[in-house]
Amino acid sequence: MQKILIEGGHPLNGKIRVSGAKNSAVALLPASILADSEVTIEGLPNISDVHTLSDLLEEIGGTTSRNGNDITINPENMVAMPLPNGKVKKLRASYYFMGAMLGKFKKAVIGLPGGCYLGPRPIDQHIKGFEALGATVTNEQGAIYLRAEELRGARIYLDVVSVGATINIMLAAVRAKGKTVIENAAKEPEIIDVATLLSNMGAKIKGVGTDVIRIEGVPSLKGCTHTIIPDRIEAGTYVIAAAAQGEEVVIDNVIPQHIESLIAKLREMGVTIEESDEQLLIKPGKKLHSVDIKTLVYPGFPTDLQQPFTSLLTKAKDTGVITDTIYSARLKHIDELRRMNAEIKVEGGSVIVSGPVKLEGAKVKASDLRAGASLIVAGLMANGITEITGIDHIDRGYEQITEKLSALGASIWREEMTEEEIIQLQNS
Ligand SMILES: CC(=O)N[C@H]1[C@@H](OP(=O)(O)OP(=O)(O)OC[C@H]2O[C@@H](n3ccc(=O)[nH]c3=O)[C@H](O)[C@@H]2O)O[C@H](CO)[C@@H](O)[C@@H]1O
Ligand SMILES: C=C(OP(=O)(O)O)C(=O)O
Repeated sequence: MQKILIEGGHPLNGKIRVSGAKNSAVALLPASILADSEVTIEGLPNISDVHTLSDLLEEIGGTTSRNGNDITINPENMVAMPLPNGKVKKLRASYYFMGAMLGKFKKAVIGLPGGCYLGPRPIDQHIKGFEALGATVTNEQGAIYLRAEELRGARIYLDVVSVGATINIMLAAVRAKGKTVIENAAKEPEIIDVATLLSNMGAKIKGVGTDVIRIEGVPSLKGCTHTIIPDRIEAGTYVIAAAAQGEEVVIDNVIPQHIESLIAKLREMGVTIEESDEQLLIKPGKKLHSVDIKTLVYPGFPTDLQQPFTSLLTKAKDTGVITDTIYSARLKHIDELRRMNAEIKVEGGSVIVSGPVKLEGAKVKASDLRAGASLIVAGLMANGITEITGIDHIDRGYEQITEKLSALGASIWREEMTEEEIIQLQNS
């Protein structure tokens, strides 16, 4: 088991390339189950969530072959193998095996998903959608059992705007008989990416990117080749790191429109950002002013950038208030940032950050993926050495984060943990 160490204070300069989107990748891989022949996905991020899902595709009889960041999946021998335990518990997106296997085999048994604990993360809207399509869904000893004689198109109104439910219902509905309409659908770029793959496979989907998605079911889907979109959350994390500790940083392979809410907030803070088609140039001003943030569904400010943004606010003058309307309990980074000298109060549903303060390096723990990203941003700014444990969370979502930041001039590296440190981490 490893930890990440950062000697803070080194300026960041140069170019950093963003990888393929984790939250697309984790849906595109299960979507391949629906095809009758080989699917190639180009530009996948080399992260542990992708490895776990590839292993799960093999567990159900698929074959996968990798060529750098591209993967080809042959679904021809896949079967409706129950996956009640094991690797499905390691990540959130294993829930996409429900929609994809239900669509293909009309049955599935999938353990309740793991992933980051951000407070309660129910999947009632996924289940509501599957039931509307004609499936019987039961929860037995921590696994969801789904079965349908046939899937029939339906009109489904989502009570909450959910990325996962929108994609999961799409995965099942593309193979249902007749027309499905998903109302109050989520509009995140990853949903468009998944719909693009499904359309290339032969699915008939209209309206993605709006809140009403219309799907006409088809009897079969074929293989195809698809190139994934860049990761807007990884890009946003590096934009924040550049605003925190950069001189001149170019973020390459980014769709600026995907992070407009972040760019707007950083400009309000005094950061200069130049946009071109696939790049952003970040030049932070000498002094940053605080801003308030409220996370919202896309195209609002993403909850996944709330935690790294909190670290940046410690450097800004005055008080910034962060309200996460998607996951109000996404706060596990706060105590760790306080250990590093941050002045942060939690009042009601809001996080109040006062600054500027000079952060001090400390031993801290990443308890979820973006908490880890926030500690890395903090470590880059801090005096002295920051030691981050719990980095398996970070490796779920960031490809080669230490290498990428080192190339910008950060002093960041990995070390093996001692046995004593591992025991301490497990007991904490
Ligand atoms: C793998 C993946 O893509 N993960 C992302 C996805 O998670 P995920 O798809 O799990 O998040 P959702 O969009 O579904 O969740 C949004 C809100 O709806 C609630 N909800 C969701 C489903 C449901 O059936 N019932 C319900 O009440 C959730 O508790 C949450 O408050 O979107 C989140 C919100 O942008 C991101 O933080 C995650 O990074
Ligand atoms: C919460 C996240 O991931 P997951 O939904 O996979 O836990 C995230 O990407 O920030």
